Order: sequence, then C-alpha cells, then structure tokens
Amino acid sequence: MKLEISDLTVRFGGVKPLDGVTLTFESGLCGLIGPNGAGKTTLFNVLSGFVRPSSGAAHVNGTDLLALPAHRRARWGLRRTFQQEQLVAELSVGANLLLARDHLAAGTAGANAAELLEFVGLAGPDRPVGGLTLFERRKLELARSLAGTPKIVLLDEPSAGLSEAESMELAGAMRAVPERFGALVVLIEHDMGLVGEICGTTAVLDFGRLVTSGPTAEVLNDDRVRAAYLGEPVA
Ligand SMILES: Nc1ncnc2c1ncn2[C@@H]1O[C@H](COP(=O)(O)OP(=O)(O)OP(=O)(O)O)[C@@H](O)[C@H]1O
Repeated sequence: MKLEISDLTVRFGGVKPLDGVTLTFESGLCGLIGPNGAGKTTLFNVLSGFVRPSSGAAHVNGTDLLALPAHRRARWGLRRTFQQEQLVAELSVGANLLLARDHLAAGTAGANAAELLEFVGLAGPDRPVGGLTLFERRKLELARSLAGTPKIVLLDEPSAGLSEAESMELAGAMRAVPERFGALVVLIEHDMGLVGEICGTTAVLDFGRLVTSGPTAEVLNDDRVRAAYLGEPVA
C-alpha cells in the first residue's frame, strides 16, 4: 500500500495550514511529526474528507482518494482516529465495535470483534465504555480503526496522556497492524522516542511545509528537524 500526496495546499482565509506538500508514505508504520500547528491533523482531515484542499492530490496504489466522497473513503478502507474520543460511553465495548462495522456498511469482511479485541489486548466485550480507563479506551479506538478491511489507518496521537509502559504496549499493537491487516499506518506522535522505536519511515511538517522525510533514524538526526522543534528558523 503506497500513499502518494502531491502538491497539497489548504487555505483557511489567509492561513495555509498545508502549503504545497508532496510526500509518499511507502508501507508499514510511518511517523508524521512536527511542532504544534504544523499541519499534521489538517493532512489527516484532507485525507479523510473533512477538509477540502484548494489544490493537490492523494493517490493510493493508483486510486484517486480525494475524488471519493468521504463516506466512500471509509468503505474503501480509509480509517482514522481523532484527538478527541469518538466512543459512545453508554454502550459496551462490543457495541462500540459493531457501530464501527455498521458505518462501513459493505458487509462484514475482516476480523470479527473478538479477534480485534484480542489484537489490541482488551478483555470484556460486555463492559460499558464509561467504566474503561484511558488506556483501555485508546485500545478500543485502535480496534475500531481496524474494523472491516482497512487499507490506510491514520492515528492521531493515540498515546497522548498514557504512561510510558502503556504507550509501549499500544505501540506493540500499532507496529503489528501492517503485517496482520495489510494496511499502511500513519501515526502522528509527539514522543520522538516512540517514533524512533516503531516507525520505519517518518515525515516532518513545519508551518504547513514538508521539512524532510525518510528512514526514521536519519530524519530524527536531521539538523532541520531539530531546528523545527527548537523553534529556530529552518535553513
Ligand atoms: N478550521 C480552521 N480554520 C482556521 N485555521 C485552522 C483550522 N484548522 C486548523 N487551522 C490552523 O492550521 C494550522 C495547522 O493546524 P493542525 O491542527 O493541522 O496542526 P497540527 O500539526 O495537527 O498541530 P497539533 O500537534 O497541535 O495537533 C494551525 O495554525 C491551526 O490554527
């Protein structure tokens, strides 16, 4: 699975949260990093259909993603999580998973609920979501994003607020997604240690522009990336 983004620009009035971004996510688990306001979530919003770009394109293995209406993108295999939780607290773990599958509406191919919960390491499908810990809810959100037949999975800071041990456990599941589900995963993550640990390649945005992308170890050592995080001008 290869996601090719070309010359993507988003304008909100005079602001350009994305400014001519050209970038390829090749396969596996890819990091997407950058300081606050860099345009990371905006890129997810464009890919998932919440924001219409003023120009540019995104193709997955030749499919023109932006030409599909947002609801068709989900059915096609585009998945995402949000910084704000999308779970229904009054419903059980299992019912929340079923809701995700119902939204897809294209049959029930893919892993069943028990398999998804086992994959993320979450027990008790009958428990109400309102009683889960933050860590358990994050696992459930990851499971939801894998319902049906995911092709591209966009994860927006799934580890925010978790302890280091919890983040590492969730990371173990995230890094197993490409092989288990055949999907490409793009992960927005602020913890550089975690990115270095689990992302094969990483792309860096700053002020809506691509700073660099490539093998994660090289990217994290790049002076331009350090400068972006320290708030210094990029040479
Ligand atoms: N609907 C909107 N209207 C106007 N400006 C917006 C809108 N959405 C985002 N922006 C601006 O676009 C820029 C990029 O925001 P975005 O949320 O994509 O950044 P981010 O890299 O995801 O940041 P963070 O790490 O803080 O989540 C910011 O300057 C933000 O204020």
